[in-house]
Amino acid sequence: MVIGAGLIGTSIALAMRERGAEVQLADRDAAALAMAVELGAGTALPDGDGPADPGAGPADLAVLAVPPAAVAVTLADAQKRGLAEVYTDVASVKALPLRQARDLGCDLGAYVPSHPMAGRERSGPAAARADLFLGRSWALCPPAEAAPEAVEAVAALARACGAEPITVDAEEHDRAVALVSHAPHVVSAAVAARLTGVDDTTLGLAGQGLRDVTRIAAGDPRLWIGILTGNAAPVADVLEAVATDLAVAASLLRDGSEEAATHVADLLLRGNAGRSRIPGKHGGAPSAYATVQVVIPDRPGELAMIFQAAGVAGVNIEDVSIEHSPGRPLGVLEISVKPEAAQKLAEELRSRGWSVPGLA
Ligand SMILES: NC(=O)C1=CN([C@@H]2O[C@H](COP(=O)(O)OP(=O)(O)OC[C@H]3O[C@@H](n4cnc5c(N)ncnc54)[C@H](O)[C@@H]3O)[C@@H](O)[C@H]2O)C=CC1
Ligand SMILES: O=C(O)C(=O)Cc1ccc(O)cc1
Repeated sequence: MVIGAGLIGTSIALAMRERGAEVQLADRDAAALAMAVELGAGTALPDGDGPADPGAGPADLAVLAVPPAAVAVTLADAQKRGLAEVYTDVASVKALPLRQARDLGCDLGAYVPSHPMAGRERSGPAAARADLFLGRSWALCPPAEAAPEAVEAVAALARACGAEPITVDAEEHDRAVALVSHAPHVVSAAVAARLTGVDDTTLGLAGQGLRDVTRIAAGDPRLWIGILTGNAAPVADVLEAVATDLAVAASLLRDGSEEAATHVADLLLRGNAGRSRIPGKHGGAPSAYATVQVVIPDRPGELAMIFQAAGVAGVNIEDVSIEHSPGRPLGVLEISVKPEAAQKLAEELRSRGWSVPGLA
């Protein structure tokens, strides 16, 4: 059962449907529920105060995919109705819902708070994808009271969605996501907020860097204010540390001396070092891929032909991005491949007429 048929709830439902599970869906927003049902995520849970289907008994597992502040009341209500054997939620903060669930007298033996570390900057069931959780981590924060079978049921859900369950204490989880997810969201929003009201000439100079730094700033402010206020102190700690670095950098740049520049360079070097610690694809060690840059005309079928050529050359594409050339019918496709495969791919593409300027 999935309560809250938005981006995350519907994505979990779709993933479980692919594994052959029966899914019942609920949402207080009738339009969201209808869309999730239409997408094949499951059937609508009948209205009412009692169990979902008195004949069939409670669901094996209920996933509460509602905003953080709504988790505990939704859990209390679902447990009162006896909707499921085991409950989890997927909120981006973990200590708050657990504390509130305890205060409301919920059955903590059957509740394992969790958090899939995957998402999108769009909300609602229309943005849902069955493959959203593939290769991602999924944090489990069982309270001391949680029954081992309940923990195993939620770990099995994570695995069935293609994710890797990781057990972590709720407070530790919240400090970690403040650093790796919540504070970055605010920093991204602060950079993007500078762009309101600027003229088109300025925006026309924007490159991929600005798009990368501001991608997550497109997220739903109503959801994010709930996440940030629900994890306020750990997020504030990180923001203060970032703000200090920024203030020091600004004052060094105003200073203008050569010595000041070396201190700014120290921050950039620390940035390189931090960035290189982010795990690579499938959560493995960060890998250094080579990038093959191909100039592509803006024509139908172009990307498909390039990908096919890579397949013919036996080269696995690890990642791709496109650098658009504003005002010109061209773009630069950046293909990340294993370093030993770069030359082979470049030769294959050149032999088929594409321009690959970078590699000899
Ligand atoms: N958006 C993201 O990238 C990620 C979000 N999360 C967490 O997942 C949860 C859901 O987020 P999204 O799916 O992104 O939001 P969403 O806005 O797409 O979906 C939330 C759904 O919950 C429904 N809802 C709200 N209160 C309800 C209630 N009391 N009873 C029943 N339905 C209710 C809303 O109508 C909406 O359809 C949040 O707790 C969020 O922190 C976790 C990982 C990633
Ligand atoms: O968009 C991205 O890259 C994300 O990392 C999304 C995300 C948002 C909120 C979460 O609690 C977890 C993941």
